[in-house]
Amino acid sequence: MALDGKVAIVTGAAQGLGKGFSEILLQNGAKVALLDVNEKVGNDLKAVFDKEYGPDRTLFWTCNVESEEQVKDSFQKTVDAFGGLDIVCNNAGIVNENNWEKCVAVNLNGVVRGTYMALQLMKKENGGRGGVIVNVASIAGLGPFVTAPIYTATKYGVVGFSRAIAEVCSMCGSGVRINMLCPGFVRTAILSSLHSEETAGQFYSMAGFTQKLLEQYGVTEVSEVAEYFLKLVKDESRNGEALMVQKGQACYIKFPQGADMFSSDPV
Ligand SMILES: NC(=O)c1ccc[n+]([C@@H]2O[C@H](COP(=O)([O-])OP(=O)(O)OC[C@H]3O[C@@H](n4cnc5c(N)ncnc54)[C@H](O)[C@@H]3O)[C@@H](O)[C@H]2O)c1
Ligand SMILES: CCCCC/C=C\C=C\[C@H](O)C/C=C\C/C=C\CCCC(=O)O
Repeated sequence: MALDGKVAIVTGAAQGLGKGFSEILLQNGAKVALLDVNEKVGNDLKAVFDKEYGPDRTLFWTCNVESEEQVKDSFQKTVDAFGGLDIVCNNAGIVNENNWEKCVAVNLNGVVRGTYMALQLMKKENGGRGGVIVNVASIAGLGPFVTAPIYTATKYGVVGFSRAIAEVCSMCGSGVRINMLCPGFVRTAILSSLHSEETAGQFYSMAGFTQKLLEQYGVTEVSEVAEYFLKLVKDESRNGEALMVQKGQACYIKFPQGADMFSSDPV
């Protein structure tokens, strides 16, 4: 997929991975609507992007992905302003093992909401022009992150939901591909959740264990993950795939097709 003139939406775009994904889309010629709950940081980023890429290339909408109304409004205003929609990255996410309902509301419900809203506007059956959705999961969506069980559950949810909806979209001829990005630890503000009792909750006392995991896996830079995000957007042969990115390595995950294809012990 060539990106020149394409229209993209990125949630959680104000900083961290969302900022990196937005910037690489801009560098490749797309127009990008930046959606984030943090109005100040989002507006500041738009001002920086305006200087670098021109004032007509980005929009910023204050948008909490927990809110159906705000997501609907931001997506529709983007289509009205830019004349269509081709790429959506559902990236907004948090760690909160304490307020776990909020963690589910943002990480899983927010991704489901963003995916359904995107499909309404992008699928060919509705007069859309097709395109690609990238849902941001984590390696914690592929194997358990034991000191963040709720975070793990939300990311497994993102992977399961995305695989299923990708297949049904292909069956229906929607023209929309849906893929998952599964990074390991990445150098962003979310890593500070490790050192906060407010977000690590009952697992705060195990911060030493989490820190060891982090040292074992290593920490990837946003720019490296963004390069793989771009591959996932551009490669039209990929649908329903999970691209795992860790420090210095990346691969597409081979999932068993169904429950009976996992390796197993007879009972
Ligand atoms: N950094 C990592 O180690 C890592 C690894 C794998 C996956 N991820 C995932 O990448 C995504 C981005 O995380 P990050 O590391 O860039 O974190 P970050 O904290 O740097 O950025 C997250 C952004 O999302 C925004 N946000 C939070 N809640 C929101 C909401 N309800 N609605 C809209 N925006 C909201 C924040 O304001 C912030 O701008 C998350 O889904 C995270 O789970 C991160
Ligand atoms: C409770 C404090 C959490 C602090 C860490 C913050 C954010 C991390 C986000 C990443 O999405 C998680 C990255 C890696 C998860 C580590 C281990 C999962 C093991 C998966 C496997 O089986 O390989």
